[in-house]
Amino acid sequence: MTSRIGKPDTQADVDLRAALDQRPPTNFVMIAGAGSGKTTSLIKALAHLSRTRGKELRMRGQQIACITYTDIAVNEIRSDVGNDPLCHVSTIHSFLWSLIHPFQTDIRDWVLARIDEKTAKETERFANPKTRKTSLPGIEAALIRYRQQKEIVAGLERFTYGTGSDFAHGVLGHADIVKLVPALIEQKQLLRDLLAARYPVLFVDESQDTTPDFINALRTVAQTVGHGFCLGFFGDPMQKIYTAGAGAIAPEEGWTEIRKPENFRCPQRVLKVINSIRAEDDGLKQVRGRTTRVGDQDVPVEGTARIFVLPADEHRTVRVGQVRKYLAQVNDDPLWESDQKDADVQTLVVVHRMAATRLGFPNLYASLNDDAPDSLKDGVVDGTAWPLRPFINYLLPLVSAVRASDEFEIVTILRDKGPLSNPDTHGDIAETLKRLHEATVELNRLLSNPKTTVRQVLSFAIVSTLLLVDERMSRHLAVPVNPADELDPEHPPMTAFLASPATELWGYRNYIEDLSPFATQQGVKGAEFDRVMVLLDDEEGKGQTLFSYGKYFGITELSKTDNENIAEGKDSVIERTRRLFYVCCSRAVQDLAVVMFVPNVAETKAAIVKRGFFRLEDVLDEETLGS
Ligand SMILES: Nc1ncnc2c1ncn2[C@@H]1O[C@H](COP(=O)(O)OP(=O)(O)OP(=O)(O)O)[C@@H](O)[C@H]1O
Repeated sequence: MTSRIGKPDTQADVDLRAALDQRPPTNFVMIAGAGSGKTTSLIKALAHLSRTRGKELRMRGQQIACITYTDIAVNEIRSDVGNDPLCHVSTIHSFLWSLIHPFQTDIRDWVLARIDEKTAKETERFANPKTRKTSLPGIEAALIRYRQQKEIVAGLERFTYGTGSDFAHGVLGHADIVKLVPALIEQKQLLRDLLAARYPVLFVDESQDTTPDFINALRTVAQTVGHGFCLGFFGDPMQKIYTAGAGAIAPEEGWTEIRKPENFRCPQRVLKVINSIRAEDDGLKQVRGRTTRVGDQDVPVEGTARIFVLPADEHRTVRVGQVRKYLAQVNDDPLWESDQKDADVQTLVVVHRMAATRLGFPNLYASLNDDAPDSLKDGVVDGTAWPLRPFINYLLPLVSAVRASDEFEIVTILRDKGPLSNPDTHGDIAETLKRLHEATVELNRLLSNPKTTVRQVLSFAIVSTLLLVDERMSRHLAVPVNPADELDPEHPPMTAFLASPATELWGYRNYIEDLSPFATQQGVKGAEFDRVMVLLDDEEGKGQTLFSYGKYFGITELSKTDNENIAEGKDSVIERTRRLFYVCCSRAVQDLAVVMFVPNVAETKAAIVKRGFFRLEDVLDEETLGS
């Protein structure tokens, strides 16, 4: 991605600077469609503030806060502002945590109250005569766990934050942080004053997906901290992907509303598609499209936008390959067939399972995702789930070093993360090294054999002292399992995880380290790619009910709940899927290829043609691919 900071000014940039130059500065909301340069305007605003107010803010030890959604977006914004230390760019979770972590007693009180809430809920379920008898032992076990958790938590001095919550280990998950901090901001003037004193300017990117609680807490800050605090939201209601998101942010009296009518990212063909998708929602129609300099003129880029309707059978992976081959030929662009990062081909999937199947970690994914509690599920997406951490951070890098015969790296990893980091490792160091070296060779052998299970790898790593087992893991590894642990909701998923083939960990590692050309449709907000392939496959996406392309295109029947939601004017599967589709298609800088796998090709094709998003000649099927 090219740097956004040097882009020419638009009227919106001029208006925004005027709002920021007011004394006190005016709060504002910037609302505009995909690719309109909202993030670009945000970056330019940061640079403007750094130029005009940097000295004063630095002298007072203050920073400009900028909150965005993903780590990728954080890194992009940071690098676009030249890593200016004046700008505190972070995800919402780490921002909220940085604010709250000095208030450890308040955190503990909040956690204890949450455990009480859960206890009350389960006690009520237990007492309810309608509760099934078979559920009672699970409820009893949960009540015992909560009691134990409460005892432990009452004595905890420090809490940290991780992806999934684990109160008994003092870990607050993402979901806890977004509830806890807005609640405390609303309650405590001290916290509001602290926030405004530390960050007199606060920008929220992707504001449509920020929770209403946090938005309201920020409104309260703006109302109660006196003058000087400046709040700015950048968002697009049509790009709201998360059900918990606020959508459109209504400006308050005195706030400035800034709009941007252009789209600078998409070529003409793609622009027509996204304008048609949006015509069925709020009707916002963008103008301009991406241009390229030819001689002394800016010429619109034409680009391509096609949809392939293909049978949902066991040949999906082959067909995706055929689509890429076709695009390489018809667009005269061999990069469509390349998996290299700089070819910039991005495949967008609805659920990670679709990538998991193609990249070879279906069992691992299913074990820690399907029917797993949030403490496991939430961290599967980014590799932070606790059972995966020893592999991602330590064992797999160690084996990679063994495979590369990189002795220096092997010793470095053993020293930083392995047994050599333990100051208690005494004795003959040469002998220890030799023994550990032999163990790493065996570890490599195990992690190369498709018949080895995750359990076997872990057991070997522990026995050979390569890995120090933590108490949480050993409870699940134990044979036989302690009956109390069997009722732990993490136990069934952990049993399935331990039985998964260990070689699947490699495919998984590629996935989370962004070495694969897959991303989820929800995860690409804010990003852009030259070549975008959107995979629509309701069958592979089953297990989630939020999105359905079949329902969106009118080929799958709506459920009773869908019809009720629509009748009540609530956000329904149709609107949610439309917004997701809009986000995906609007990522394309050059070519867009939508690949839809369906049980009934002819019917779907007819429905898509009728919808008119794509030109007739751009609605294709397997005949085009010559299969
Ligand atoms: N004023 C401009 N002139 C030319 N190109 C621009 C301008 N503003 C932005 N762009 C380019 O348009 C593309 C989209 O910009 P940006 O990512 O800031 O948009 P956005 O509104 O945040 O997008 P989205 O909401 O879809 O994530 C980028 O490639 C950016 O470099």
